Amino acid sequence: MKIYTAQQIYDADKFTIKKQQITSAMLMERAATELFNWIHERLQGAPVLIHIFCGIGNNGGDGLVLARHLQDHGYHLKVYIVDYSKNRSEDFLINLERLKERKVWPTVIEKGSTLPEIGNEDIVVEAIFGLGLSRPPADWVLQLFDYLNTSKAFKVSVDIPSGLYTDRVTPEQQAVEADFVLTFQAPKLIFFLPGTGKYIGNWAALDIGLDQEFLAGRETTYDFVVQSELRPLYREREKFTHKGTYGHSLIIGGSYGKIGAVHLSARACLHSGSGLVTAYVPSCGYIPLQTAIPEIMLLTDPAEQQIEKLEFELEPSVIGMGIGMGTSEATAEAFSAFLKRNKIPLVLDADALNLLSADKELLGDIPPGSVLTPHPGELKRLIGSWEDDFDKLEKAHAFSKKYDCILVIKGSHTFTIYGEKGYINSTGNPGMATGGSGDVLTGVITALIAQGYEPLQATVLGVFLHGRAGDIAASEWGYEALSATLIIEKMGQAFRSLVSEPGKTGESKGGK
Ligand SMILES: NC(=O)C1=CN([C@@H]2O[C@H](COP(=O)(O)OP(=O)(O)OC[C@H]3O[C@@H](n4cnc5c(N)ncnc54)[C@H](O)[C@@H]3O)[C@@H](O)[C@H]2O)[C@@H](O)CC1
Ligand SMILES: [K+]
Repeated sequence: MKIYTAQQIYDADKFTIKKQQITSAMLMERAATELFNWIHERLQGAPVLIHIFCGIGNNGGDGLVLARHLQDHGYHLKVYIVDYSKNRSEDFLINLERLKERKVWPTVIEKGSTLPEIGNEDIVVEAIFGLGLSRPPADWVLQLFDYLNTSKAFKVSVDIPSGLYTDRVTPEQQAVEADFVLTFQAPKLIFFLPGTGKYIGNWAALDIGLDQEFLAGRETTYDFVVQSELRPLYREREKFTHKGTYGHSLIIGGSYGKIGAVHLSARACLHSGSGLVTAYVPSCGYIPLQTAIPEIMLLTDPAEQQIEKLEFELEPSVIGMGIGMGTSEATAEAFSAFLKRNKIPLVLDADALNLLSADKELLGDIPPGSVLTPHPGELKRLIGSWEDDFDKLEKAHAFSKKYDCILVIKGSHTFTIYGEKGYINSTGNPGMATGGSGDVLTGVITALIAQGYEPLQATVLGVFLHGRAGDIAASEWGYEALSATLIIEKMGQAFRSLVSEPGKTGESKGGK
């Protein structure tokens, strides 16, 4: 699902209006009717009081159309015009007249107005600013946002939470905190960034019939990856194959007290389809790993407690490394010598990333197309600190280009960055914020590369499946009890769900 900029959406509006020979008021009618249908389907005529706050542009126009439909269906509503500018849009004015024809007279809210009482059980729909916000709202408008934010009523935002810029940074506390956002056509980038995602409890994208061909022809930086896009990537197993067909993964890591990390990674690799899995660990890992996972093979470093040599004859298809490895001087030396020799594709996590951050020259030795999977702390050490989410993305793209690597920015919505492009994950839940969850991801991505998926495909698919497995596990165990082992146990179901479940496309968890 492509993520469009505000300008691309405006262009699509214009193109659609021309091609379908409709007026912009008709497009607004269509968009707001979708809003109405969504709300009506859920409320089913419930006698709840709905407060509709409208701006004076087209976002406000949407609010007015919605108000008219709600009125026609007998809902109990109060409509307000937030009068922040005298430049009313044409379609706003058309729809204000249509509402007045129904004898609905909106209350005007301006600077100094007493704000309406909102009950805890009421519903607020706010259509104050949409994609058109271009400068900070006036103080009295910000106070209105604050007022709405302190209310316990359920808040629905039309298109985007008012006060948020669509394609750039929004200062703190400048926007409405929406429980639900009904957005037009496609989600917006800001829904998925930590700084602004917190304003969006949940969202749904409403298809307003913008020209599909036009939309498909737009180049976008980001894609919100949904199941229907991944299904064609998935390679089903063929009958006349053997374990050699599915690659040999080598998982390198572990140190005294952190052999469990390798266990998780290797097991996840095994359960994600790698034909063979070998682990390379310090000698202290031999007995526990052989005992815990009989399916994997082991290579051991001559050193007992940490990796100090990192030499082996094996020629695996791919190497996942860094988990639980430690960053001691001896390990760092072995790692750096290994990078100089190695030509095999790498998936680098945890201490491998920390060692790269400590000696950035080593980044020049990683094979092109390697995958790096940092959590926020590791990312900061790798790319330097950032001022805001947009700055972070810019730095991440630059880093990926400079070192020709795939960068996985782990988080509530994991971003996979490769060169100019970014892929936003749609699965996963807060229960997965638990020790070992990242080790599992390393194993999953490694396994997919071993099976012949291109590293970028393997990463995007791996991140999705890892999140899906976490979602399946959470539905059984809840967030608190979720553990890395439970995620691994659901990998099989996650793979199966790719082909057996229709998959949601237009709705997602939000940032709260
Ligand atoms: N044909 C279309 O373009 C469609 C637009 N739709 C709606 O239209 C919205 C965009 O509408 P608009 O472009 O009219 O913009 P908005 O309704 O978001 O904002 C209204 C106007 O306020 C002005 N403004 C910006 N920042 C301000 C500030 N801080 N203080 C005072 N005034 C400020 C701008 O001139 C802007 O045009 C979308 O978000 C969507 O809700 C939908 O009706 C679908 C069709
Ligand atoms: K809005």
